[in-house]
Amino acid sequence: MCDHDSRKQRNSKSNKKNHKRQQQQASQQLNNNNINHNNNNNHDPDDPDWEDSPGKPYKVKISPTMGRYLVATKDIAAGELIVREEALVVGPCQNAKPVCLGCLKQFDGEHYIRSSDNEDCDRCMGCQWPLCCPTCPGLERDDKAGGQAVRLGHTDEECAALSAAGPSGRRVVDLRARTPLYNVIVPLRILLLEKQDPARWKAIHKMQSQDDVRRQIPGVWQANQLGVVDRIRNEFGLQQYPEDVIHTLCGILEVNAFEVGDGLRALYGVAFLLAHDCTPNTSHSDDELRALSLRASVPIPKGHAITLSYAYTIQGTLKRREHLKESKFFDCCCSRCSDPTELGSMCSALVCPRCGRPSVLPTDPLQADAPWRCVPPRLEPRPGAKQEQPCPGYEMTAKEVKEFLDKLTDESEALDHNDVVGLEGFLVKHAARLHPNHFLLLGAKHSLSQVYGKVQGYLIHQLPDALLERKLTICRDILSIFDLLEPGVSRLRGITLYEMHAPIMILTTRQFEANAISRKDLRTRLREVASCLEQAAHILCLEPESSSEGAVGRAAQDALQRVRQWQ
Ligand SMILES: C[S@@+](CC[C@H](N)C(=O)[O-])C[C@H]1O[C@@H](n2cnc3c(N)ncnc32)[C@H](O)[C@@H]1O
Repeated sequence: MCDHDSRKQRNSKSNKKNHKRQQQQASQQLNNNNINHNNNNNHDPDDPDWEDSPGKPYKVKISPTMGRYLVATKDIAAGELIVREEALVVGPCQNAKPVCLGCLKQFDGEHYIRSSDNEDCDRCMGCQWPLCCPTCPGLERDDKAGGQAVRLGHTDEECAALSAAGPSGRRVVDLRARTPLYNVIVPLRILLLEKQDPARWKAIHKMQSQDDVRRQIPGVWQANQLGVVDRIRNEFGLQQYPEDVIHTLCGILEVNAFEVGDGLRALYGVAFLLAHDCTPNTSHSDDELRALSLRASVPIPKGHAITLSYAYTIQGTLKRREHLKESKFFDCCCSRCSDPTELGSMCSALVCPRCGRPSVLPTDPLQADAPWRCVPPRLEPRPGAKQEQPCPGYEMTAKEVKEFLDKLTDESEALDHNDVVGLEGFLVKHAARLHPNHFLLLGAKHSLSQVYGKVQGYLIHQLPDALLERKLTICRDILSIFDLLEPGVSRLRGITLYEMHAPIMILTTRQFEANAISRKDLRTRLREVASCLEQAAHILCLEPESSSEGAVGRAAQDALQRVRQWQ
């Protein structure tokens, strides 16, 4: 991470005055330098809400580069729960497919389609926005979750706002197509909170909107003007909400919202403070009511920053940094981004057309326009081995690399990720130009690790030994990279460990039945299966029970019991 404060600062109460002075200085510096932050937001370090969080394993610090962020106030163990909190607001993502405004579920199943009366779905009697059914539980005014009233659904106030200038929901005509009309729902829900629930409204207004930065990006500002501000004020007739207030809410959502559920976004009062790191030390999940649980994925020593990743793990530095700059408005300088080899994973490396080694790397990964060069690793000469020839030298411009990656990314995005032949074909086609760990190949391998054994024609017990071996090799390959880039208690690791157990188990059984392995080998292999399942269950049983990952965790536990009986 760029931030050096996180390593030096201490949290003890005796240091409080000093700490407060540091915070004030840092805050002052922020305002003076105007780095990445706007002045509309509540950054007051004297705000008592930003003091210690008694009894919590974290507290808030301020750094000149990152703004506010959380640090551990004690040693936190891997898997330990750091924060569990309900959402302040939830609703559809930008350009989402239509959802029921009550329960926020998409209209996918037949359950929602009514063909008899030429009507595609039920609609709210007032605003005419689509609903899953007239008795959707999300239409009740309060959703009592954990004893605390949380409004997640469609309230009377929302209905009144959406019908102020006539029933606006009639404009949602196709339930399967993405519609920008839904972009207004979350900003509107926040606007309504000012009267409905001032405490939540206040909590949301502590978040950064980065208006000053976003105003300079015409694509961003103009899209919000047309898609959200003008709609709320002109189409829906809600002129009482000033333009700048709505723009600020758009910014708060862009900078701080978490993607939750299926096509939804939500704001959280503590978790928004987490700084980004491309190799984070936490993982998070959300349950049916969109409550968020944040756990340490690796041990976090007292005083260290608590981080999460705002970007995809299976993505190269060039694209990750571009995404962070365009959507979160900062330049990531974390240890993965600063290292051309991405912590030794080589997941951006290209094959050199001159020497054939997969060693073409950015000369400076923190400068998007720096050239890429072939830098083969130095190998110690081995006695008797043929002398390695040095690369005659190869360089690509950043523009060439970007064009090349864009072309391959389009190709990879067009792949059907359930199509074994297509995915394997993609791996073969690009093996000559990409390192085997390249993120584009890793993405295809990640899909293959799951579809081998699951899709028609490739069901697990139908797979010949060679394809079971293939699934196993792919799982081992990707796991070794996830161990570097997303270590510890991470869903990617948990699912991959679960996927690994089946091919080992079936190959072992087949070989034992054919007398091809000894009892001793059998015991060794069963120990490996048990170890995969134990780790998978340990990771995935922390996921919400209702989630698909939680279900895999339970399946891992059941399978582990069966293996132990065998053992
Ligand atoms: C969700 S907010 C995090 C809380 C924020 N720091 C605050 O004070 O409100 C995301 C913003 O924090 C800053 N940030 C987070 N992680 C960062 C990092 N690793 N390097 C630089 N800035 C970071 C960026 O300004 C980013 O847009």
